[in-house]
Amino acid sequence: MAATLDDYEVIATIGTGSYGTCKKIRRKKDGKIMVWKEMEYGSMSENEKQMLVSEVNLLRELRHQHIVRYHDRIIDRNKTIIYIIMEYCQGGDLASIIARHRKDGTHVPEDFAWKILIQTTLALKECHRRKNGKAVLHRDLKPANVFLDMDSNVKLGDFGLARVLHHETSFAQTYVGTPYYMSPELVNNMSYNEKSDIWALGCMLYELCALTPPFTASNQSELNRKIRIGDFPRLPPQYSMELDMMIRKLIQVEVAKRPSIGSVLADALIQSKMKILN
Ligand SMILES: CNC(=O)c1c(C)[nH]c(/C=C2\C(=O)Nc3ccc(Cl)cc32)c1C
Repeated sequence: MAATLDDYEVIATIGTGSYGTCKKIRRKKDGKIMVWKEMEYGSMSENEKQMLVSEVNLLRELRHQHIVRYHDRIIDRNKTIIYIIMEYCQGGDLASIIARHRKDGTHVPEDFAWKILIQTTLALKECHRRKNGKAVLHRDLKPANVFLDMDSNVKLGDFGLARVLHHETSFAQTYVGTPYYMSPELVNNMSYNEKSDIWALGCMLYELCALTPPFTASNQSELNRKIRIGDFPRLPPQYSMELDMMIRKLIQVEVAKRPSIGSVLADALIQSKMKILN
């Protein structure tokens, strides 16, 4: 039987973003703690609604230890709101962790950074694995879209939906924030590809350690110029040369020289870190 809003009780609002509102909820029948993401679709065209439905259907197909588990969806046609019900990630999002370290003047431990790198790469590998000939490219990898469970394991969320909700009709209303992680190929108006997610992964790892993105500017054209050049400061001195070098491999301007997900995971140092992690 299809779930209804009455099957859940809202505990708290835990996040609001350009894509909607995230609420912590309790499933009444068994007390299970979950979240739902509320998204208003009333202003969408029929094509965008179809895109949203197909993205949600893709989400439900993805089952992986490092991807947020999709449970169900509820559509309130009177209020034109879709509720996407997913697993609760007690550790919150990386953006909040970065903000806390920035405020405290502290840094994440190096081992934590390697763990986030490895587990996010594994999540992207699953996303990119062709499902019925259709790759699910993340398109919006950033600290606010990477969540942690109670053991600080990565749970990648919110992908695919970004493309739908950034579509031109809703772009103006919902798009917020500077695209710090935009890759050189996107800056040059070329097509988004699997290695664009690798570029964003490198930028995210850099920001996790340096507590600032690799490329910052006061306007988009200056940011684009810096991204095209691809120069950025070394990680803070407490981080190893190996981690700095790994991140530089990911933030490689030339797409052909940027590693694939497979080659990142095959890297000897990554392999050794994975053995320690598991
Ligand atoms: C400060 N952040 C939080 O407290 C927080 C916590 C404890 N959980 C979340 C968010 C999610 C959460 O717990 N599960 C999720 C599944 C999908 C998406 Cl897009 C988001 C979430 C957040 C934003």
